[in-house]
Amino acid sequence: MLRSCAARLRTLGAGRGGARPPAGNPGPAQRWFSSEKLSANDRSLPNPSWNKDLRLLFEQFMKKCEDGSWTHMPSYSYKNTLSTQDFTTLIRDGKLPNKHLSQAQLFTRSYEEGLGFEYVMFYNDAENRTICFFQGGPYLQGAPGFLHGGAISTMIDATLGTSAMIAVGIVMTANLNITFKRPIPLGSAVVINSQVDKIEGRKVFVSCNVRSADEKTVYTEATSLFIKLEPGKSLT
Ligand SMILES: CCCCCCCCCCCCCC(=O)SCCNC(=O)CCNC(=O)[C@H](O)C(C)(C)COP(=O)(O)OP(=O)(O)OC[C@H]1O[C@@H](n2cnc3c(N)ncnc32)[C@H](O)[C@@H]1OP(=O)(O)O
Repeated sequence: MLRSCAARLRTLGAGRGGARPPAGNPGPAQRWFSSEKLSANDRSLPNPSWNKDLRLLFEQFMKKCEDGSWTHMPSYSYKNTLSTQDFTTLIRDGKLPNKHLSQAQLFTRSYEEGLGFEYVMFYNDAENRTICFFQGGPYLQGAPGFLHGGAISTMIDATLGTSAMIAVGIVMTANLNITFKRPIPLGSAVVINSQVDKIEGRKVFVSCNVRSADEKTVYTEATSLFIKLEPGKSLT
């Protein structure tokens, strides 16, 4: 099952509305979200820290992958992987913060198993939607017993960023507007349901809500603007 989802993932184009990259020349989204040789390090697969709800949601959506309507997105810490090099080579215009890169890891994958961000994302091409199932561990506490707002914002940014990146390619967050409606209990599984609302030139408008696993409680709502980066244009 994992293999069939991974195979479908490799067919995912780098940009909606743009030409899909030719075979043998994968676009950035393909390179970031698919990597057979790294599959042993895929952090989006269940581990012993996942609670029952997170496991159930994962299993439900892996089943949905079987008919091709949804795609499971592998996730790595990308320590020293091609994706970091791609980003810096294409975008940073030679001005690289090299001295830190050797230790760099994706923030959301930098905690030990179960302590921080445990999550998995799935993508629906027809509906232009990315869904993230997220369980925040004990190191993400804000108010006692609840998730820190910064941790929630981080996962929202990651989910919305993934939606935007699948839609147009390499993006960065320009703004992120969040309404915290209810606190999220530490260790509970939540559903971040995101969609691309509009694309105007390089601007990608995305939105999401965060709900409990049973969908009854709306914890958070957010809208965001991502900007597609221009290759060769320095960010600094
Ligand atoms: C890398 C590997 C990734 C692996 C994948 C894993 C995770 C994936 C997910 C990870 C997720 C994590 C993601 C992160 O953590 S990203 C980290 C947080 N974000 C940043 O650090 C971004 C900092 N900002 C910038 O670098 C630039 O401002 C950007 C690149 C965003 C735009 O600078 P650029 O020079 O390119 O564009 P421009 O200035 O010509 O503007 C272009 C147009 O956009 C409009 N505009 C601009 N800003 C705003 C604004 N704030 N509100 C409203 N509008 C705005 C602007 O008016 C103009 O419109 P128009 O005049 O054309 O109509």
